[in-house]
Amino acid sequence: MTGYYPIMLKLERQRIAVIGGGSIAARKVNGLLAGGASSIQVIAPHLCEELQRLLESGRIGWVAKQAELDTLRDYTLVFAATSDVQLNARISNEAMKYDILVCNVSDGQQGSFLTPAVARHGELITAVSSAGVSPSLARHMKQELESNFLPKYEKALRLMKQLREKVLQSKLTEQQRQRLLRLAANEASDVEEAQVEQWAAALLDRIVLDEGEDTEDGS
Ligand SMILES: C[C@@]1(CC(=O)O)c2cc3[nH]c(cc4nc(cc5[nH]c(cc(n2)[C@H]1CCC(=O)O)[C@@](C)(CC(=O)O)[C@@H]5CCC(=O)O)C(CC(=O)O)=C4CCC(=O)O)c(CCC(=O)O)c3CC(=O)O
Ligand SMILES: NC(=O)C1=CN([C@@H]2O[C@H](COP(=O)(O)OP(=O)(O)OC[C@H]3O[C@@H](n4cnc5c(N)ncnc54)[C@H](O)[C@@H]3O)[C@@H](O)[C@H]2O)C=CC1
Repeated sequence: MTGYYPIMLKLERQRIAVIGGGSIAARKVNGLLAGGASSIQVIAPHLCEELQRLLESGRIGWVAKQAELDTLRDYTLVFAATSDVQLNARISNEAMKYDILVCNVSDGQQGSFLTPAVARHGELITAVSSAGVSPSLARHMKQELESNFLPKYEKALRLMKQLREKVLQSKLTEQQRQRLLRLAANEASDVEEAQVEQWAAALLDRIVLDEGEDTEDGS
């Protein structure tokens, strides 16, 4: 089985080509736009309605042509998303020759990366992957995260952000900071936003108190 390593990629400096203009290309484009892409060229002789709309709103460019392998090197990130499976394979092979990251939508194994199912809530991002085994299951899990999990942790993340800023400015040691923030992460989803100051103070007391006890123990 192929191994994969998930990363959080910044898209603003990527030159992205989505080759193919159908519904799957449109789904990839929407995901890329949500991820902050600013340079997306769709390469296809025709665009579906959704891509046409995105073109008219100026969010994507369009190269109204059949795919051409020799222009791939203009891009840093490529999606081979045509309905021609053999062409998608040729695009993937050519891109990989030049170490250009490429996703082959008709055969995940042939490209260099897969697109996970992504749910966003505020600054929180979760990506679920079945490593190509069942995209539908990845989609289902994403939907469950969206409705049951992310709303709770979006608030927790806001609290952790405030707390972490305070803690990073404090005089705690690195070890104390780590202990405090791990402890806080366990509790953050149950804390009310208005209570953040009291919570921060109590956490600090507990860290210091625990250490006192540790010292008395001699441990
Ligand atoms: C390998 C991968 C390559 C890639 O595209 O990156 C790939 C490949 C293929 N998908 C196929 C089919 C379907 N894909 C979906 C849905 C999604 N597919 C996505 C990703 C991936 N799909 C990558 C693996 C990711 C992983 O496993 O973690 C998601 C998660 C992300 C996204 O596309 O943005 C998005 C849900 C996002 C969302 O809703 O949020 C559905 C369900 C639906 O549309 O409702 C179906 C039909 C049912 C089914 O098959 O499950 C086929 C067969 C095509 C055929 O039959 O010809 C192939 C080809 C093959 O199997 O290699
Ligand atoms: N990864 C995924 O999530 C999924 C992948 N698929 C795969 O994605 C492929 C595409 O699916 P759809 O977008 O629904 O098909 P579609 O038929 O809606 O669109 C195909 C697009 O490819 C373009 N195209 C065909 N030949 C081309 C060429 N030589 N150069 C440039 N563009 C070309 C067409 O103009 C059209 O815009 C399917 O064949 C299937 O293998 C299907 C479902 C899910």
